[in-house]
Amino acid sequence: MTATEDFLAIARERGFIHQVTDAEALSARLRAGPVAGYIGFDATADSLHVGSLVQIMLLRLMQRTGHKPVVLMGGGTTKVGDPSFRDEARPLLTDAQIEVNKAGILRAFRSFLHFGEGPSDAIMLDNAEWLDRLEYVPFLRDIGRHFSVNRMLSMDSVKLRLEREQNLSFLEFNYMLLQSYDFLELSRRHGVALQAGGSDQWGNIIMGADLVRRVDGKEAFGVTTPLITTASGAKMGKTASGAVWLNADRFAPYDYWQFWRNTEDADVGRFLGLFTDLPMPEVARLGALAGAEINEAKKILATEATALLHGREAAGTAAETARRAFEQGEAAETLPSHDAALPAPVVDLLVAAGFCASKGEARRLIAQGGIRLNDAAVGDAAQLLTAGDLRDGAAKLSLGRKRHLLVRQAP
Ligand SMILES: Nc1ncnc2c1ncn2[C@@H]1O[C@H](COP(=O)(O)OP(=O)(O)OP(=O)(O)O)[C@@H](O)[C@H]1O
Ligand SMILES: N[C@@H](Cc1ccc(O)cc1)C(=O)O
Repeated sequence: MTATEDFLAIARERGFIHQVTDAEALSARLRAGPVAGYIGFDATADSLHVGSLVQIMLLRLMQRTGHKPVVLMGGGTTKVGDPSFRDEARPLLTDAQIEVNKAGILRAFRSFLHFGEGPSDAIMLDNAEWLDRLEYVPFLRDIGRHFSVNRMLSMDSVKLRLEREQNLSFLEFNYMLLQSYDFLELSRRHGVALQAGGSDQWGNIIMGADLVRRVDGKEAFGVTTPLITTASGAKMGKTASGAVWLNADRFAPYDYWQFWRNTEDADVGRFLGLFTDLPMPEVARLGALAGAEINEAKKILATEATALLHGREAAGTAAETARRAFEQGEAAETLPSHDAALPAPVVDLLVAAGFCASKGEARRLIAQGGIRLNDAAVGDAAQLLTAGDLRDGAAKLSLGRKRHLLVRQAP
Protein backbone atom coordinates (compact mmCIF):
# COMPACT_ATOMS: atom_id res chain seq x y z
CA MET A 1 0.00 0.00 0.00
CA THR A 2 1.09 3.59 -0.47
CA ALA A 3 0.60 6.79 1.48
CA THR A 4 -1.90 7.94 -1.11
CA GLU A 5 -4.26 5.24 0.01
CA ASP A 6 -6.85 6.95 2.10
CA PHE A 7 -6.25 5.89 5.68
CA LEU A 8 -9.22 7.86 6.95
CA ALA A 9 -11.72 6.43 4.46
CA ILE A 10 -10.56 2.88 5.13
CA ALA A 11 -10.59 3.42 8.90
CA ARG A 12 -14.11 4.78 8.64
CA GLU A 13 -15.30 1.90 6.48
CA ARG A 14 -13.86 -0.62 8.94
CA GLY A 15 -15.60 1.00 11.93
CA PHE A 16 -12.69 2.78 13.62
CA ILE A 17 -13.85 6.38 13.50
CA HIS A 18 -15.94 8.12 16.14
CA GLN A 19 -14.77 11.74 15.96
CA VAL A 20 -12.21 13.64 13.85
CA THR A 21 -11.02 17.19 14.53
CA ASP A 22 -10.97 18.41 10.92
CA ALA A 23 -11.64 15.53 8.55
CA GLU A 24 -11.09 17.46 5.33
CA ALA A 25 -7.75 18.96 6.28
CA LEU A 26 -6.61 15.65 7.78
CA SER A 27 -7.56 13.78 4.61
CA ALA A 28 -5.61 16.25 2.52
CA ARG A 29 -2.59 15.92 4.79
CA LEU A 30 -2.76 12.12 4.69
CA ARG A 31 -2.93 12.13 0.90
CA ALA A 32 0.10 14.39 0.65
CA GLY A 33 2.46 11.79 2.14
CA PRO A 34 3.25 9.67 5.17
CA VAL A 35 1.93 11.14 8.42
CA ALA A 36 3.26 10.17 11.84
CA GLY A 37 0.37 9.41 14.20
CA TYR A 38 0.52 8.38 17.84
CA ILE A 39 -1.50 6.60 20.49
CA GLY A 40 -0.51 6.58 24.16
CA PHE A 41 -0.87 3.61 26.49
CA ASP A 42 -0.54 3.94 30.23
CA ALA A 43 1.18 1.14 32.11
CA THR A 44 -1.65 0.45 34.56
CA ALA A 45 -1.37 -3.38 34.29
CA ASP A 46 1.32 -5.81 33.10
CA SER A 47 -0.59 -6.61 29.91
CA LEU A 48 -2.99 -4.73 27.69
CA HIS A 49 -6.44 -6.22 27.31
CA VAL A 50 -8.63 -6.60 24.30
CA GLY A 51 -10.21 -3.13 24.82
CA SER A 52 -6.92 -1.58 23.71
CA LEU A 53 -6.87 -3.75 20.64
CA VAL A 54 -9.00 -1.24 18.74
CA GLN A 55 -6.20 1.27 19.25
CA ILE A 56 -3.50 -1.21 18.25
CA MET A 57 -5.41 -2.19 15.10
CA LEU A 58 -5.77 1.48 14.21
CA LEU A 59 -1.98 1.89 14.45
CA ARG A 60 -1.66 -1.20 12.28
CA LEU A 61 -4.00 0.29 9.70
CA MET A 62 -1.94 3.47 9.71
CA GLN A 63 1.11 1.40 8.87
CA ARG A 64 -0.70 -0.65 6.23
CA THR A 65 -1.78 2.54 4.47
CA GLY A 66 1.76 3.90 4.38
CA HIS A 67 1.81 6.11 7.47
CA LYS A 68 4.02 5.99 10.53
CA PRO A 69 2.65 4.61 13.80
CA VAL A 70 4.14 5.94 17.01
CA VAL A 71 3.47 3.92 20.16
CA LEU A 72 3.82 6.07 23.23
CA MET A 73 4.34 4.23 26.47
CA GLY A 74 2.98 6.31 29.34
CA GLY A 75 5.83 5.75 31.77
CA GLY A 76 5.42 9.34 32.97
CA THR A 77 1.63 9.75 32.75
CA THR A 78 1.04 6.48 34.62
CA LYS A 79 2.52 8.20 37.67
CA VAL A 80 -0.32 10.70 37.50
CA GLY A 81 -3.29 8.58 36.38
CA ASP A 82 -5.83 9.67 33.78
CA PRO A 83 -9.09 10.73 35.48
CA SER A 84 -11.09 10.70 32.22
CA PHE A 85 -14.54 9.20 32.82
CA ARG A 86 -13.42 7.46 35.98
CA ASP A 87 -15.36 7.62 39.24
CA GLU A 88 -12.29 7.71 41.41
CA ALA A 89 -8.53 8.10 41.24
CA ARG A 90 -6.52 5.12 40.06
CA PRO A 91 -4.33 3.57 42.77
CA LEU A 92 -0.82 5.07 42.68
CA LEU A 93 1.71 2.61 41.34
CA THR A 94 5.33 2.42 42.43
CA ASP A 95 8.07 3.12 39.89
CA ALA A 96 9.10 -0.53 40.10
CA GLN A 97 5.57 -1.72 39.29
CA ILE A 98 5.35 0.71 36.38
CA GLU A 99 8.59 -0.76 34.96
CA VAL A 100 7.19 -4.28 35.23
CA ASN A 101 3.96 -3.17 33.56
CA LYS A 102 5.77 -1.42 30.72
CA ALA A 103 7.81 -4.53 29.97
CA GLY A 104 4.62 -6.59 29.87
CA ILE A 105 2.65 -4.17 27.72
CA LEU A 106 5.18 -3.68 24.99
CA ARG A 107 5.21 -7.39 24.13
CA ALA A 108 1.87 -7.27 22.33
CA PHE A 109 2.88 -4.50 19.92
CA ARG A 110 5.52 -6.58 18.16
CA SER A 111 2.83 -8.90 16.83
CA PHE A 112 0.87 -6.10 15.18
CA LEU A 113 3.43 -3.55 14.03
CA HIS A 114 6.71 -3.62 12.18
CA PHE A 115 9.28 -1.55 14.06
CA GLY A 116 12.31 -0.04 12.38
CA GLU A 117 13.86 3.00 10.81
CA GLY A 118 11.91 3.27 7.54
CA PRO A 119 9.32 5.99 6.80
CA SER A 120 6.35 3.83 7.74
CA ASP A 121 8.11 1.71 10.36
CA ALA A 122 6.68 1.95 13.85
CA ILE A 123 8.63 3.49 16.70
CA MET A 124 8.09 3.22 20.43
CA LEU A 125 8.79 5.99 22.90
CA ASP A 126 8.21 6.58 26.60
CA ASN A 127 6.92 9.91 27.86
CA ALA A 128 8.91 9.48 31.10
CA GLU A 129 11.82 10.60 28.91
CA TRP A 130 10.53 14.20 28.91
CA LEU A 131 7.88 14.30 31.65
CA ASP A 132 10.23 13.13 34.41
CA ARG A 133 12.51 16.03 33.62
CA LEU A 134 9.97 18.83 33.66
CA GLU A 135 10.59 21.74 35.97
CA TYR A 136 7.51 23.00 37.69
CA VAL A 137 7.65 26.77 37.28
CA PRO A 138 9.03 26.78 33.71
CA PHE A 139 6.35 24.23 32.75
CA LEU A 140 3.59 26.35 34.25
CA ARG A 141 4.86 29.43 32.47
CA ASP A 142 5.50 27.86 29.07
CA ILE A 143 2.65 25.37 28.89
CA GLY A 144 0.24 26.02 31.76
CA ARG A 145 -0.52 29.52 30.58
CA HIS A 146 -2.13 28.17 27.40
CA PHE A 147 -4.74 26.21 29.37
CA SER A 148 -7.98 27.69 30.53
CA VAL A 149 -9.18 26.16 33.80
CA ASN A 150 -12.70 27.17 32.79
CA ARG A 151 -12.39 25.05 29.67
CA MET A 152 -10.76 22.16 31.49
CA LEU A 153 -13.60 22.08 33.98
CA SER A 154 -16.14 21.96 31.17
CA MET A 155 -14.72 18.74 29.68
CA ASP A 156 -17.10 15.79 29.74
CA SER A 157 -14.26 13.56 30.95
CA VAL A 158 -14.21 15.24 34.39
CA LYS A 159 -17.65 16.82 34.49
CA LEU A 160 -19.42 13.92 36.15
CA ARG A 161 -16.88 13.76 38.95
CA LEU A 162 -17.28 17.44 39.60
CA GLU A 163 -21.06 17.38 39.37
CA ARG A 164 -21.23 14.52 41.85
CA GLU A 165 -18.78 16.38 44.05
CA GLN A 166 -16.47 13.36 44.01
CA ASN A 167 -12.88 14.26 44.67
CA LEU A 168 -10.66 15.11 41.70
CA SER A 169 -7.14 15.57 43.04
CA PHE A 170 -4.85 18.28 41.73
CA LEU A 171 -2.49 15.52 40.63
CA GLU A 172 -5.17 14.05 38.34
CA PHE A 173 -6.28 17.48 37.13
CA ASN A 174 -2.79 17.91 35.66
CA TYR A 175 -3.09 14.81 33.51
CA MET A 176 -4.61 16.70 30.61
CA LEU A 177 -1.68 19.14 30.50
CA LEU A 178 0.84 16.32 30.48
CA GLN A 179 -0.88 14.39 27.68
CA SER A 180 -1.18 17.65 25.72
CA TYR A 181 2.49 18.32 26.27
CA ASP A 182 3.30 14.85 24.90
CA PHE A 183 1.67 15.83 21.61
CA LEU A 184 3.85 18.94 21.46
CA GLU A 185 7.03 16.97 22.23
CA LEU A 186 6.17 14.34 19.64
CA SER A 187 5.39 16.99 17.06
CA ARG A 188 8.78 18.59 17.69
CA ARG A 189 10.81 15.41 17.99
CA HIS A 190 9.19 13.23 15.32
CA GLY A 191 6.88 15.48 13.32
CA VAL A 192 3.81 13.72 14.76
CA ALA A 193 0.68 15.42 13.39
CA LEU A 194 -2.06 13.06 14.55
CA GLN A 195 -3.15 11.60 17.87
CA ALA A 196 -5.73 8.84 18.19
CA GLY A 197 -7.38 7.09 21.14
CA GLY A 198 -10.68 5.78 22.42
CA SER A 199 -13.60 8.22 22.60
CA ASP A 200 -12.86 8.75 26.30
CA GLN A 201 -9.64 10.45 25.19
CA TRP A 202 -11.31 13.18 23.07
CA GLY A 203 -10.77 15.96 25.62
CA ASN A 204 -7.10 15.13 26.16
CA ILE A 205 -6.54 14.86 22.41
CA ILE A 206 -8.14 18.14 21.35
CA MET A 207 -6.36 20.02 24.12
CA GLY A 208 -3.05 18.63 22.83
CA ALA A 209 -3.84 19.52 19.22
CA ASP A 210 -4.74 23.07 20.30
CA LEU A 211 -1.47 23.37 22.21
CA VAL A 212 0.62 22.30 19.21
CA ARG A 213 -1.18 24.80 16.98
CA ARG A 214 -0.89 27.64 19.48
CA VAL A 215 2.70 27.18 20.58
CA ASP A 216 4.35 26.08 17.35
CA GLY A 217 1.75 27.05 14.74
CA LYS A 218 1.87 23.51 13.34
CA GLU A 219 -1.00 21.36 12.10
CA ALA A 220 -2.21 18.80 14.62
CA PHE A 221 -5.18 16.47 14.25
CA GLY A 222 -7.14 14.18 16.53
CA VAL A 223 -9.18 11.06 15.86
CA THR A 224 -11.12 8.93 18.32
CA THR A 225 -12.47 5.42 17.94
CA PRO A 226 -15.80 4.34 19.36
CA LEU A 227 -15.61 2.60 22.71
CA ILE A 228 -16.46 -0.92 21.66
CA THR A 229 -19.28 -2.63 23.46
CA THR A 230 -20.77 -5.99 22.55
CA ALA A 231 -24.26 -6.29 21.08
CA SER A 232 -25.55 -6.95 24.58
CA GLY A 233 -24.02 -3.70 25.87
CA ALA A 234 -21.01 -4.95 27.85
CA LYS A 235 -17.67 -3.12 27.50
CA MET A 236 -15.49 -5.07 25.12
CA GLY A 237 -12.90 -7.27 26.71
CA LYS A 238 -14.45 -7.96 30.08
CA THR A 239 -15.90 -11.38 30.76
CA ALA A 240 -17.56 -12.83 33.83
CA SER A 241 -14.18 -13.87 35.14
CA GLY A 242 -12.14 -10.76 34.25
CA ALA A 243 -10.40 -9.14 31.33
CA VAL A 244 -9.30 -10.76 28.08
CA TRP A 245 -5.58 -10.09 28.28
CA LEU A 246 -3.32 -9.96 25.26
CA ASN A 247 -0.27 -11.60 26.86
CA ALA A 248 -0.29 -15.37 26.55
CA ASP A 249 0.87 -15.95 30.13
CA ARG A 250 -2.27 -14.23 31.37
CA PHE A 251 -4.71 -15.55 28.79
CA ALA A 252 -3.78 -18.61 26.75
CA PRO A 253 -4.05 -18.53 22.93
CA TYR A 254 -6.72 -21.21 23.14
CA ASP A 255 -8.86 -19.07 25.47
CA TYR A 256 -8.27 -16.09 23.20
CA TRP A 257 -9.51 -18.08 20.22
CA GLN A 258 -12.56 -19.13 22.25
CA PHE A 259 -13.28 -15.53 23.26
CA TRP A 260 -13.64 -14.57 19.60
CA ARG A 261 -15.46 -17.78 18.76
CA ASN A 262 -18.10 -16.80 21.35
CA THR A 263 -18.84 -13.46 19.66
CA GLU A 264 -22.53 -12.63 19.54
CA ASP A 265 -24.09 -13.02 16.07
CA ALA A 266 -24.81 -9.30 15.72
CA ASP A 267 -21.15 -8.39 16.39
CA VAL A 268 -19.46 -10.68 13.86
CA GLY A 269 -19.30 -8.23 10.93
CA ARG A 270 -18.22 -5.29 13.07
CA PHE A 271 -15.50 -7.29 14.82
CA LEU A 272 -14.17 -8.73 11.53
CA GLY A 273 -13.75 -5.15 10.27
CA LEU A 274 -11.96 -3.99 13.39
CA PHE A 275 -9.95 -6.99 14.50
CA THR A 276 -8.85 -8.72 11.27
CA ASP A 277 -7.13 -7.65 8.06
CA LEU A 278 -9.71 -9.37 5.84
CA PRO A 279 -10.80 -7.22 2.89
CA MET A 280 -14.13 -5.46 3.43
CA PRO A 281 -16.12 -7.36 0.76
CA GLU A 282 -15.19 -10.58 2.58
CA VAL A 283 -16.05 -8.99 5.93
CA ALA A 284 -19.45 -7.96 4.57
CA ARG A 285 -20.11 -11.42 3.17
CA LEU A 286 -19.19 -13.18 6.41
CA GLY A 287 -21.06 -10.67 8.57
CA ALA A 288 -24.25 -11.25 6.56
CA LEU A 289 -24.30 -15.02 7.15
CA ALA A 290 -27.14 -16.25 9.30
CA GLY A 291 -28.26 -19.36 11.13
CA ALA A 292 -25.70 -22.14 11.46
CA GLU A 293 -23.46 -20.48 8.86
CA ILE A 294 -22.60 -17.58 11.14
CA ASN A 295 -20.61 -20.08 13.22
CA GLU A 296 -18.22 -20.50 10.32
CA ALA A 297 -17.74 -16.71 10.26
CA LYS A 298 -17.05 -16.77 14.01
CA LYS A 299 -14.37 -19.40 13.55
CA ILE A 300 -12.75 -17.31 10.83
CA LEU A 301 -12.85 -14.28 13.13
CA ALA A 302 -11.32 -16.34 15.95
CA THR A 303 -8.56 -17.74 13.78
CA GLU A 304 -7.71 -14.44 12.09
CA ALA A 305 -7.69 -12.44 15.35
CA THR A 306 -5.64 -15.11 17.15
CA ALA A 307 -3.19 -15.33 14.24
CA LEU A 308 -2.52 -11.59 14.45
CA LEU A 309 -1.65 -11.76 18.15
CA HIS A 310 -0.18 -15.23 18.66
CA GLY A 311 0.82 -16.25 15.14
CA ARG A 312 -0.89 -18.42 12.55
CA GLU A 313 0.44 -21.65 13.95
CA ALA A 314 -0.95 -21.04 17.44
CA ALA A 315 -4.25 -19.95 15.89
CA GLY A 316 -4.42 -23.14 13.82
CA THR A 317 -3.64 -25.26 16.88
CA ALA A 318 -6.35 -23.50 18.89
CA ALA A 319 -8.88 -24.00 16.09
CA GLU A 320 -7.96 -27.67 15.80
CA THR A 321 -8.07 -28.18 19.59
CA ALA A 322 -11.48 -26.57 19.68
CA ARG A 323 -12.70 -28.75 16.86
CA ARG A 324 -11.56 -31.90 18.65
CA ALA A 325 -12.79 -30.80 22.07
CA PHE A 326 -16.26 -29.81 20.89
CA GLU A 327 -16.92 -31.76 17.78
CA GLN A 328 -15.48 -35.04 19.06
CA GLY A 329 -15.69 -34.41 22.79
CA GLU A 330 -12.16 -35.53 23.61
CA ALA A 331 -9.67 -33.80 25.89
CA ALA A 332 -6.84 -32.67 23.67
CA GLU A 333 -3.29 -32.22 24.88
CA THR A 334 -3.19 -28.54 23.98
CA LEU A 335 -6.00 -27.35 26.25
CA PRO A 336 -4.75 -24.98 28.95
CA SER A 337 -3.57 -27.03 31.87
CA HIS A 338 -3.08 -26.56 35.58
CA ASP A 339 -1.01 -28.63 37.99
CA ALA A 340 -2.41 -29.12 41.48
CA ALA A 341 -1.88 -31.26 44.54
CA LEU A 342 -4.83 -33.70 44.55
CA PRO A 343 -7.36 -34.10 45.99
CA ALA A 344 -8.39 -30.46 45.69
CA PRO A 345 -11.79 -28.73 45.83
CA VAL A 346 -13.10 -27.96 42.35
CA VAL A 347 -13.92 -24.44 43.56
CA ASP A 348 -10.25 -23.81 44.46
CA LEU A 349 -9.04 -25.15 41.12
CA LEU A 350 -11.38 -22.87 39.18
CA VAL A 351 -10.02 -19.83 41.02
CA ALA A 352 -6.37 -20.91 40.87
CA ALA A 353 -6.59 -21.50 37.12
CA GLY A 354 -8.13 -18.07 36.60
CA PHE A 355 -11.48 -19.41 35.35
CA CYS A 356 -13.35 -17.68 38.17
CA ALA A 357 -12.50 -14.44 39.92
CA SER A 358 -13.58 -15.73 43.35
CA LYS A 359 -14.74 -18.83 45.15
CA GLY A 360 -18.17 -17.22 45.42
CA GLU A 361 -18.38 -16.99 41.67
CA ALA A 362 -17.21 -20.61 41.31
CA ARG A 363 -19.91 -21.80 43.73
CA ARG A 364 -22.53 -19.82 41.87
CA LEU A 365 -21.52 -21.37 38.56
CA ILE A 366 -21.67 -24.84 40.11
CA ALA A 367 -25.13 -24.11 41.51
CA GLN A 368 -26.23 -23.03 38.04
CA GLY A 369 -24.91 -26.28 36.53
CA GLY A 370 -22.23 -24.41 34.58
CA ILE A 371 -19.25 -26.54 35.64
CA ARG A 372 -18.48 -30.04 34.42
CA LEU A 373 -15.81 -32.53 35.39
CA ASN A 374 -14.95 -34.97 32.62
CA ASP A 375 -18.18 -33.92 30.88
CA ALA A 376 -20.39 -34.66 33.91
CA ALA A 377 -22.01 -31.74 35.73
CA VAL A 378 -20.51 -30.90 39.11
CA GLY A 379 -23.53 -30.78 41.41
CA ASP A 380 -21.93 -30.02 44.74
CA ALA A 381 -19.92 -26.89 45.54
CA ALA A 382 -17.80 -28.97 47.95
CA GLN A 383 -16.85 -31.57 45.34
CA LEU A 384 -13.21 -32.63 45.29
CA LEU A 385 -11.22 -33.47 42.20
CA THR A 386 -9.23 -36.58 43.11
CA ALA A 387 -6.54 -38.68 41.48
CA GLY A 388 -9.35 -41.08 40.54
CA ASP A 389 -10.72 -38.46 38.15
CA LEU A 390 -7.56 -38.44 36.04
CA ARG A 391 -7.77 -40.06 32.59
CA ASP A 392 -4.36 -40.49 30.95
CA GLY A 393 -2.96 -38.24 33.66
CA ALA A 394 -5.47 -35.37 33.34
CA ALA A 395 -9.02 -34.46 34.33
CA LYS A 396 -11.07 -32.08 32.17
CA LEU A 397 -12.85 -29.25 33.94
CA SER A 398 -15.26 -27.28 31.76
CA LEU A 399 -16.87 -23.91 32.30
CA GLY A 400 -19.94 -23.72 30.12
CA ARG A 401 -19.69 -25.46 26.78
CA LYS A 402 -16.59 -23.78 25.51
CA ARG A 403 -13.89 -23.25 28.12
CA HIS A 404 -11.90 -26.24 29.22
CA LEU A 405 -8.98 -26.87 31.50
CA LEU A 406 -6.86 -29.96 32.00
CA VAL A 407 -5.97 -30.57 35.64
CA ARG A 408 -2.93 -32.74 36.34
CA GLN A 409 -1.37 -34.01 39.56
CA ALA A 410 1.42 -31.62 40.62
CA PRO A 411 4.82 -33.38 40.51
N1 LIG B 1 -13.85 -1.25 24.82
C1 LIG B 1 -12.99 -0.40 24.30
N2 LIG B 1 -13.13 0.03 23.03
C2 LIG B 1 -12.26 0.89 22.47
N3 LIG B 1 -11.21 1.40 23.11
C3 LIG B 1 -11.02 1.03 24.39
C4 LIG B 1 -11.89 0.11 25.06
N4 LIG B 1 -11.45 -0.07 26.33
C5 LIG B 1 -10.36 0.70 26.44
N5 LIG B 1 -10.10 1.37 25.29
C6 LIG B 1 -9.02 2.32 25.00
O1 LIG B 1 -7.81 1.73 25.41
C7 LIG B 1 -6.98 2.69 26.04
C8 LIG B 1 -6.70 2.25 27.46
O2 LIG B 1 -7.89 2.26 28.21
P1 LIG B 1 -7.96 2.26 29.76
O3 LIG B 1 -6.67 2.77 30.28
O4 LIG B 1 -9.24 2.93 30.15
O5 LIG B 1 -8.06 0.72 30.06
P2 LIG B 1 -8.09 0.12 31.50
O6 LIG B 1 -7.06 0.76 32.34
O7 LIG B 1 -8.02 -1.35 31.33
O8 LIG B 1 -9.49 0.62 32.02
P3 LIG B 1 -10.75 -0.21 32.37
O9 LIG B 1 -10.37 -1.04 33.54
O10 LIG B 1 -11.77 0.86 32.69
O11 LIG B 1 -11.14 -1.00 31.15
C9 LIG B 1 -7.73 4.03 25.95
O12 LIG B 1 -7.31 4.74 24.80
C10 LIG B 1 -9.15 3.61 25.80
O13 LIG B 1 -9.86 4.58 25.07
N1 LIG C 1 -4.50 8.85 28.67
C1 LIG C 1 -4.39 7.67 27.89
C2 LIG C 1 -2.97 7.22 27.72
C3 LIG C 1 -2.08 8.28 27.09
C4 LIG C 1 -0.95 8.73 27.76
C5 LIG C 1 -0.13 9.71 27.21
C6 LIG C 1 -0.47 10.27 25.97
O1 LIG C 1 0.30 11.26 25.45
C7 LIG C 1 -1.58 9.80 25.30
C8 LIG C 1 -2.38 8.82 25.87
C9 LIG C 1 -5.21 6.54 28.54
O2 LIG C 1 -5.55 6.64 29.68
O3 LIG C 1 -5.48 5.56 27.92
